[in-house]
Amino acid sequence: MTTPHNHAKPGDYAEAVLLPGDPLRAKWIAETFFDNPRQVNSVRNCLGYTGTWKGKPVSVQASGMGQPSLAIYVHELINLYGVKSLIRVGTCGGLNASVKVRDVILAQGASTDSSIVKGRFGAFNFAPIADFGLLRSAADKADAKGLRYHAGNMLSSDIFYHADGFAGYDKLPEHGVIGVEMEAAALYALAARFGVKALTICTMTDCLITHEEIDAEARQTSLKDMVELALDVAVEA
Ligand SMILES: O=P(O)(O)O[C@H]1O[C@H](CO)[C@@H](O)[C@H]1O
Ligand SMILES: O=c1cc[nH]c(=O)[nH]1
Repeated sequence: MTTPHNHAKPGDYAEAVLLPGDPLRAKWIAETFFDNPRQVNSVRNCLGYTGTWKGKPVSVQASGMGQPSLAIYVHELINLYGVKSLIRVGTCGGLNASVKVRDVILAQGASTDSSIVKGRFGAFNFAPIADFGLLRSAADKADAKGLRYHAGNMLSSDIFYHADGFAGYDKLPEHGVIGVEMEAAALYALAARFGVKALTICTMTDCLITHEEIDAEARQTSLKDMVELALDVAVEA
């Protein structure tokens, strides 16, 4: 069994999978954190690996950027590879000045402008939400590690470059939406449809209000904290 996007064999993925957008982040996670990592997918260079963390099996698969791309990988991971828990480990922009660069956002919910979610529910606005168990576990572990984090509403936008800049986010920041990325809502909607668990954890790398950005060195350190948190949650899921 292979697909146009994945040549892994049945059983190649662990039941818990981390999902970074960036394929090189997937490689870095496998090589830095996994014991005995082995590559299970390289189609389109959208890299996937399986190994162990603290003695327990875990995988990482790049999702690519945006909801259409993530939806392909997640659909196949769930329906063809039997994955049960999916934790996105991403970067995001900040939409609230109290969220500082390097802070972690746990996406409790994900608002979206994407037709990928909207298109399925007719007159209804479906609310894509994180699995409560994964969210609670991540918050408890973030507390224990002393990480600066915020749990709240994320925006998963199909648009990275809004023509109107910050104004393009309209009323969302004043309704408590704290960060913007491009995948969480589709992840949550697919997890709900197929009865599996999902969570999105992001590190805020650029504040759209203050224009503060993370530098390269701080990015590495901060992503390390996020990845270790996500791995600890994944192996207990
Ligand atoms: O860093 P990743 O996980 O790719 O996430 C964010 O970065 C990309 C945009 O630069 C989008 O995929 C967005 O969601
Ligand atoms: O989607 C994203 C990711 C990082 N920063 C942004 O502004 N948007």
